[in-house]
Amino acid sequence: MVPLRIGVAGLGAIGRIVTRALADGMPGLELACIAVRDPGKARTWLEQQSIPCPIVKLEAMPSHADLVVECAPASVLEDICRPMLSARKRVMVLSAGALLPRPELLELAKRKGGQIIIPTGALIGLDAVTAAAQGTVHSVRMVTRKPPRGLAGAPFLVDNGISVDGLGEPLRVFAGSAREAAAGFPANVNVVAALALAGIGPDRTTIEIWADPGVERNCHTIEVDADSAKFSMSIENIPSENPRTGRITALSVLAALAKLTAPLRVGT
Ligand SMILES: NC(=O)C1=CN([C@@H]2O[C@H](COP(=O)(O)OP(=O)(O)OC[C@H]3O[C@@H](n4cnc5c(N)ncnc54)[C@H](O)[C@@H]3O)[C@@H](O)[C@H]2O)C=CC1
Ligand SMILES: O=C([O-])CC(=O)C(=O)O
Repeated sequence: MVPLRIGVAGLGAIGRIVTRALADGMPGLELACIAVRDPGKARTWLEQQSIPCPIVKLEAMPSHADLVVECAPASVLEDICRPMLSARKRVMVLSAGALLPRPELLELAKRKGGQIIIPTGALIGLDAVTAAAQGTVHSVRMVTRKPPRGLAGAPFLVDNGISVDGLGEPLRVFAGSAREAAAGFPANVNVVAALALAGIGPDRTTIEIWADPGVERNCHTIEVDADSAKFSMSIENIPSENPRTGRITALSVLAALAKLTAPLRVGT
């Protein structure tokens, strides 16, 4: 079988784990190329890790890879997706929040025959949400609690003069729709964008965001009410080297990649 060629865009907390695992070998998959902001730094890391892999520009990825894992800042999403989708290829998107204001990327995938894949990432239960969405979902509510350092610097906090420094007790910093949350917290709540796209969309999916000095983990609770089932789910994510990103996110990417070529697929 010809291996599926995988490119990695962004060599940060998620990208390095994914690159290491691909280089170690995943059945049916091959590490094909990497695109980064700082090629010198990436080259040093690849040499330290003894990983032979070409570093290419974002726009050159379609000629090297069949699928690119986007694990870069939200601001770069379009530069990664556009060339791949125009070439009828696939992109696994981690910066899911940046997809909400860019429906034209979904349109491009549809028109060209490419595909955008959003892994469950730092979340839980998107299998149940997508299944319920085949019927009627009445409501999807989410509550996120993060250590204040996992929210610091978010545009919504800066724009509204909300400080999360030295908090003595939990502070609800946001309540609103998934669409508003993704715009105000582009690097902090991609999870709610993924949830919205799995279920009832970014305007009907709601979220509260709490800066909580009493938690060490990124905690997400989801409540879904549908005509097929009512369910609630919680996950407590141990932060990675990037305090905004749970460690499980990179593992979710590996699981989603493995599913692409596996002889057995479990879950929706
Ligand atoms: N969907 C989900 O469940 C989750 C999504 N995320 C999102 O995934 C993305 C990656 O997260 P992390 O790895 O933690 O971020 P990170 O900040 O650790 O790494 C991002 C990397 O992208 C690189 N980069 C910047 N500009 C670039 C460019 N033009 N081309 C290629 N690379 C570039 C940066 O230098 C950095 O190394 C972020 O947007 C984050 O918000 C994070 C956690 C969960
Ligand atoms: O959604 C995100 O961007 C990150 C997140 O909440 C987590 O890792 O728990």
